[in-house]
Amino acid sequence: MASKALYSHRDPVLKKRDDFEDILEERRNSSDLRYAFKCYTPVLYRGLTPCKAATLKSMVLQSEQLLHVINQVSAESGESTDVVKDEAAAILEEMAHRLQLRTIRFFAYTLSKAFKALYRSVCVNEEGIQRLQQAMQEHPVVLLPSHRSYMDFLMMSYILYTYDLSLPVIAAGMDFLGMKFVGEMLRMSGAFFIRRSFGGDQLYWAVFSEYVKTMLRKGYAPIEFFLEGTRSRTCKSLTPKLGLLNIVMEPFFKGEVFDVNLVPVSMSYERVLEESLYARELLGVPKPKESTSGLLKARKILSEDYGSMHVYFSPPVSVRSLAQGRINRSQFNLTPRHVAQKPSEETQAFVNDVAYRIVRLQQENMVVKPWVLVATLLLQSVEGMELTELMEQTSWLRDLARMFGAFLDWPDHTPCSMVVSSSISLHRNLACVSGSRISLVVEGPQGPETPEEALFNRAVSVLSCASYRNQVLHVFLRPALLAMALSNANSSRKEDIYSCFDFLRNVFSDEFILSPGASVQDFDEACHLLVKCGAVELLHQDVVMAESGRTVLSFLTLLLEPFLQGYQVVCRYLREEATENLTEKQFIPAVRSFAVKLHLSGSLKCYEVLSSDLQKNALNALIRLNVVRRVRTNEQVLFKVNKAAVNSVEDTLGGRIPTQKSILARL
Ligand SMILES: CCCCCCCCCCCCCCCC(=O)SCCNC(=O)CCNC(=O)[C@H](O)C(C)(C)COP(=O)(O)OP(=O)(O)OC[C@H]1O[C@@H](n2cnc3c(N)ncnc32)[C@H](O)[C@@H]1OP(=O)(O)O
Ligand SMILES: O=C(CO)COP(=O)(O)O
Repeated sequence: MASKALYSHRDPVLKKRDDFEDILEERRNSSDLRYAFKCYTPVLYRGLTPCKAATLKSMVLQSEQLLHVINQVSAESGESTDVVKDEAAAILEEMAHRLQLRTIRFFAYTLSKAFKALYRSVCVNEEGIQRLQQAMQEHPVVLLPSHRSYMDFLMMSYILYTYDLSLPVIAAGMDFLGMKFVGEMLRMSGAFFIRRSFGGDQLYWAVFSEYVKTMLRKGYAPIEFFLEGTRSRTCKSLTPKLGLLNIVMEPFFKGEVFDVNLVPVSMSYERVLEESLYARELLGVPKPKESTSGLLKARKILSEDYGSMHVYFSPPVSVRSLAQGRINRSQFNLTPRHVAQKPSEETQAFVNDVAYRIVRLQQENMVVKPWVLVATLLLQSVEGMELTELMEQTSWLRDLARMFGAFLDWPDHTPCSMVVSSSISLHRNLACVSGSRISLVVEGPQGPETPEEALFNRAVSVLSCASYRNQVLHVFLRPALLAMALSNANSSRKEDIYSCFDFLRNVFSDEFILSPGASVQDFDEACHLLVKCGAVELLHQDVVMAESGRTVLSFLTLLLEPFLQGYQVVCRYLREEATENLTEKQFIPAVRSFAVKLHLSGSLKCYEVLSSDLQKNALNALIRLNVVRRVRTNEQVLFKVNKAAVNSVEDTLGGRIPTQKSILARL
C-alpha cells in the first residue's frame, strides 16, 4: 500500500503525526470475493477465546447485579420477581447483538464494492492500527469515533476486518431496528440496540449497563460507541454524552479490570454523504426515517464522487493513568460490588473531563481538506468573489492554519490554484465558477419561487458550506474568541480582555468544545497563537493589536460572526416576542419564523441564524446563565424569560456594555 504523509508530519514545530495508507488500493487490485473469504484470525484479549453471544446473555441475566435490581424493582412495583425477570430477559433479547462472521463476510464484499465507487481513497494511519492491536491484547478497549455520517460505523468495522483486528460490538439507536432485514443484519454484525434515551428506567439501565460491563470485563470484543450520541448535523463536534462512558469506566473504578483503554478515532470526509440532508434538517425538514426502501433508493449516490477519506486512530488513552490522583477507588469498596451506585460528584467530574479530552483528541487528529479552507473564505463573501482573490486568500489561510497546528491534507508540489480548482470541481454542487468569479450554488425549482422558498434554498447552500467551514473551527476557535474579545473589550488591559474572553467562552460553551474549567488555559493558548502569527503583542499587562495583525484579527472575528449574530437574534426574539407560556415545542419554530421575518424585511443578512442547532445552543447558554428558566409543568416544559437579563446579555455580546470583572488570580 502506498504511504502518504500529511503536512504536519514534516513540520518540526508541529505535533508529529503518523503516515497514512490507502486501504482501497489493495481492494482495487485484488479480488473482493477472496477478501471477503480471507482467513480471519484476530489477536484476542489475553489470548482468551470469546464466549458465544448466547452465553453472554445468560451471564447477564444471572449476574448478581441484575438480580439485585430485579428484586428491588419487584419490591417497589409489587410485581413478582419472575415477572420482572421476564421483563429483563425481553429487554436483553431486544438489545443484544448476534455477531457472526458469515454476515461480516457478506458486508466485507458489498462494502468493498460500495466504498470503491464512493471514495477515491480511504487513508488509515497504520501505526495507530498497530498500537490498537497491542492494546487489544492487554486491556479491554473502547473505540470512540467521531460521528458525522452513517459511513462512520460501517467504515470502522470494515477497517478492523481489513487489518485482522477483533470486530467491535457497537451501541446503536433503536431507529435501525425499523429497517426490514437490514436491522437484523446489523445485529449480526455486532450492533446492540439501545433506546435513544432511558432517563430513570432502573431496570433498563441495569440490563444495559450489565450487558456492556460483562462484555468489557470478559474482553469479549472492543466496545464501540459514539460519545456525541448522534451524527453531528453541522460537522462541529457535539457536547459528549456521559452515560456509556461512565459504564465502561466502572469496571476499572471497582477494580474488576486493571485498566480500560479508550481509543479516539477521527473520521474526516472530503465530501460528506449527508451534506444537504443535514442542512435541510437544520432548517426544520424532518430526517428521513431509517428504512430499507430508503437505503435502496439511496443507491444512486454510488455514481457520485465523494473524494477521499481519512481515518486516524489516536494512541490509546489509559483510564488508569488519567484516574491517578483524581479518583479515590477505595470509595467503591464501601458498598458491595453488585449494588449500583449513582456516580459521586468527583466521579462525574472526572468522567466529564475524560469525555472532553477524548473529543478534543478526535478534533486534533481530524484531517482538514483544502475545500474546508475554500468554504471558510466563501462564507465570508457570500455574494461571491474573484477567483484570483480566492486563490491568494486560500494560500494565506493554509499558512495560518498550519501555524495554528491544523492537520492539513495539502498535496506537495502542486500549485495552490490547482488544489483550489480541483476541490471546487469536487464540490460543484456547492460552488460554481462563472467567468472570473466564484459563488455559492443555489439550487431551486425551475419555475418562479416565493421569497420564502428563495430564502430556504439559499440557506441550504450556506448551511451545507458551513458544515465544511465548521471542520476547521477547532483550529481557530480560541484565537477567534480572543479576537472578538479584543474588539468588544474597549480596553487593552489584559484583565479586561480576559474578562470579555471568559464571558464569550462561557456563552459559546454549548456551541463549541470548550472544556469546563479551562478558561485561563484557553486564553493563554489564544494569546500564544496570536503572538506567534504576529497579530498581537503582549506588553506588560496589556494585549495590543499589532499593525500587521488587522487581516488575521478581522478574519477571526468574521469566523465567529454568524454565531454572534445568531445568539443576538435569539435574545431579541426572547425579549420582543416570547410570551409567558412559551413551551419547549414552540421555541424552535417560533425563533425560525422570527429570523425569517427579519431576513425578508432585509434587516438580517446572516443565513446561519436559521439553523436549529445554533438556536438550541443559544437557548441552552441562556438557561446556563440563569437568564431563562426551564419550568416543568404536568404536561409540558415552559421557558420563563428574564427580559432585562436577556437584554443585558445581548448588549454584552454586542460589546455595548462591559463584562463583569472575573477573579484573575492566575493571570
Ligand atoms: C467487514 C465490514 C463489516 C461491516 C459491519 C457493519 C457494522 C454495522 C453496525 C451498525 C452499528 C450502528 C451504529 C449506529 C450508531 C448510533 O446509533 S449512535 C446512537 C446511540 N449511541 C449512543 O447514544 C451512545 C452515547 N450515548 C450515551 O452514552 C447516553 O448517555 C445513553 C447511554 C444512550 C443514555 O442516554 P440518556 O437516557 O439521554 O441518558 P443521560 O443523559 O446520559 O442520563 C440520563 C439519566 O440517567 C442517569 N444515569 C446515568 N448512568 C446511569 C446508570 N448507570 N444507572 C442509572 N442511572 C444512570 C443519569 O445520571 C441521568 O440522570 P439525571 O442526571 O438526568 O437525573
Ligand atoms: O446515530 C445515528 C446513526 O449513526 C442515527 O441517529 P441520528 O440520525 O440521530 O444520527
